[in-house]
Amino acid sequence: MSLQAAQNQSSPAGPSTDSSKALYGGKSTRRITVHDIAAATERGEKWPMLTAYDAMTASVFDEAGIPVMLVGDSMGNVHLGYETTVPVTMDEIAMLSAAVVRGTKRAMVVADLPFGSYQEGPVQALRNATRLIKESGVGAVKLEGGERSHEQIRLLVEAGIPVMAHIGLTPQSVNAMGYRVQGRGEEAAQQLLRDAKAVQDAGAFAVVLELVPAELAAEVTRTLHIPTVGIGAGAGTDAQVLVYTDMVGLTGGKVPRFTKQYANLRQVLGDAAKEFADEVVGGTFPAAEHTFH
Ligand SMILES: Nc1nc(=O)c2c([nH]1)NC[C@@H]1CN(c3ccc(C(=O)N[C@@H](CCC(=O)O)C(=O)O)cc3)CN21
Ligand SMILES: CC(C)C(=O)C(=O)O
Ligand SMILES: [Mg+2]
Repeated sequence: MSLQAAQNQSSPAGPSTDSSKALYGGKSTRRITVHDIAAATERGEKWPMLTAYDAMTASVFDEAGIPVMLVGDSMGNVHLGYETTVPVTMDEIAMLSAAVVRGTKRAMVVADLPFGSYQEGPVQALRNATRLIKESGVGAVKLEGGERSHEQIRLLVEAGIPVMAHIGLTPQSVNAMGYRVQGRGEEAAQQLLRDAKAVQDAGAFAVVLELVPAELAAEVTRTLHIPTVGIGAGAGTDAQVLVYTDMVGLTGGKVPRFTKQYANLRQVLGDAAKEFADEVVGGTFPAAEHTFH
């Protein structure tokens, strides 16, 4: 968010209180667009984004008022059982993106372009992004990389496809960069700022900042006019995103330190499965009310 927008936010009138216009919890029943996102950010509203990978979960988040849903390639880790996001394919993203679109009425659905679907160049990026727009019905795509991806972003935007960029830790490059905090030190910080400006200049409507120091994320947010979406980037970004299975305590094993767990669905699901199993073994399920004669 620009300084101008920050000044709007702290102007005597204060931020907009018209909840029908608000991005989160707004009353509009039409689908949210990139224009709504830009307008909300200009009004100084912070907004939430969650990942979703199926129609049922997406409908829960849609009814909860989550305005933007990301069909993340983190589906590789959490839903498909891969070690990293690297093996995720276009077919997997396309299928689950279509499900999330079917499960939502109001949210803007953004699909990750998976590793290998845009690195060959802008033409490959356009072919694969077009497939997700036409076949899955998403409203935007996301791809990783700053300066290195600016040509891809530019061609997609010229073709009328809204693009969310993703810089800082870019998990598709795990084999080269690991999962370390990015942008530490003066040189790395300058590179992150160049990456942020490059994706804005290329026409991205928003940019994810993953695992960067909070002070740097806040500086990027002040510098850009497009919204920044933080994950492990502190409280100074315009929006926040989390992998939903981390947020609800469903992910097995280790989760990143930047995650906050708002529920323990792993416990709830496990307890339900055990109770069902105990009742089957004990002969108390099914009971009379579950039985036909
Ligand atoms: N379940 C899940 N949650 C995520 O947030 C997520 C995925 N999967 N898969 C794709 C990427 C990979 N992500 C990761 C993975 C590991 C760390 C991690 O281990 N971070 C260390 C900090 C390392 C440092 O200090 O430099 C940590 O302790 O959190 C962070 C982000 C974020 N994304
Ligand atoms: C964590 C977010 C930004 C993401 O790219 C994903 O879920 O794949
Ligand atoms: Mg991703």
